[in-house]
Amino acid sequence: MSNTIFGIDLGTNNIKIFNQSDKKILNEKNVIAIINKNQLFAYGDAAYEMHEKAPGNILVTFPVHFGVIADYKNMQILLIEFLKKASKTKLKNAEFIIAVPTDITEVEKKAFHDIVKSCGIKCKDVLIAEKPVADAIGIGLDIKSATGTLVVDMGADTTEISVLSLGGIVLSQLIHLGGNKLDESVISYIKKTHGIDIGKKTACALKETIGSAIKLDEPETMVAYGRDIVTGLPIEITIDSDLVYEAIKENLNSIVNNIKIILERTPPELSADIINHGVYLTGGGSLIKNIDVLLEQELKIKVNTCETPSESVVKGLMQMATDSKYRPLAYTMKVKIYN
Ligand SMILES: Nc1ncnc2c1ncn2[C@@H]1O[C@H](COP(=O)(O)OP(=O)(O)OP(=O)(O)O)[C@@H](O)[C@H]1O
Repeated sequence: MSNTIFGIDLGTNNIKIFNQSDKKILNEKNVIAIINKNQLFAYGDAAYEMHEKAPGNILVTFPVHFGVIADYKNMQILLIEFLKKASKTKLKNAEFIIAVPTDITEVEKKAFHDIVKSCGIKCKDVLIAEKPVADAIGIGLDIKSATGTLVVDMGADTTEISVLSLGGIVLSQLIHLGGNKLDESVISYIKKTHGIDIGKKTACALKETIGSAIKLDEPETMVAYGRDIVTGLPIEITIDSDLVYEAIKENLNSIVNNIKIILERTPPELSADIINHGVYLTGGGSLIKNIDVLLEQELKIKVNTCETPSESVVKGLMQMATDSKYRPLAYTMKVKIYN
């Protein structure tokens, strides 16, 4: 038995690490700030604070793009720092289980495995788990039963739509549309309708605070700050939830249409289960208000949401690592590639 087990979910916006020994989840922005081209200046939430505010000699960057590792070197530096932060005990001999999106290449999956292996820790083992499987287990579903389950994980850069049965993935599609795209749409819409440039963090705050997937009967408002693109001067503006809704509705419709496509491709017996049990919605992006209402209207199927959707994958990883029922669902990269 190894000393410690870590579950790792390297998200585009957020990294989540579960340390089994103290049962705590570290959940921070997956961001690094590099000063003078090669020195670590800040990481995680502290680096995110500097995003869009840093001077020219500080580069603030997100090493995961669209769910895959795009900047290996900086991701490695980040992972080492986060692991040290997540663990008060020694990392030597620890066991790791890391989540990978299903609908990516084997080379991209291997990068997740290799990044842990090359962190300079003498680890006992590095196991891979398919993200939709971990997601479903983290939500509390018994995915080993012969029941079809539809899980939709709305993340920052991606939305992963998967049908599972008997512990395996029947269908899975990773679409390049998540919370970040919604933020970009809010920026473009405010520029187009008001001639005001706002930052990404402001757009994200608008989405998270007053954004809604359906039009609200009583619109909410929020004060935001930006730059008038005609005068170039800073400006205060009151934005209402109708505007945010108009900005993001096309993106949400696109997610709905992709779920419909997966449902059309789902074998009929599994469709029957999905109709009976509903769709399971997870990922931080699913916290947008009334997304369940929109999906129920459009899909005519019950929608189940969960309490801490951003952490369902990492909770599922930990259960996979420690529960003999689910442990065989994780695999080593070598077995996956050569067998
Ligand atoms: N209350 C909220 N309303 C709307 N969106 C939210 C809310 N809270 C968080 N989000 C969004 O959730 C997203 C982050 O979710 P999550 O942590 O699951 O993504 P990730 O794992 O980093 O990304 P990916 O799965 O694409 O790799 C961000 O876009 C964030 O703005």
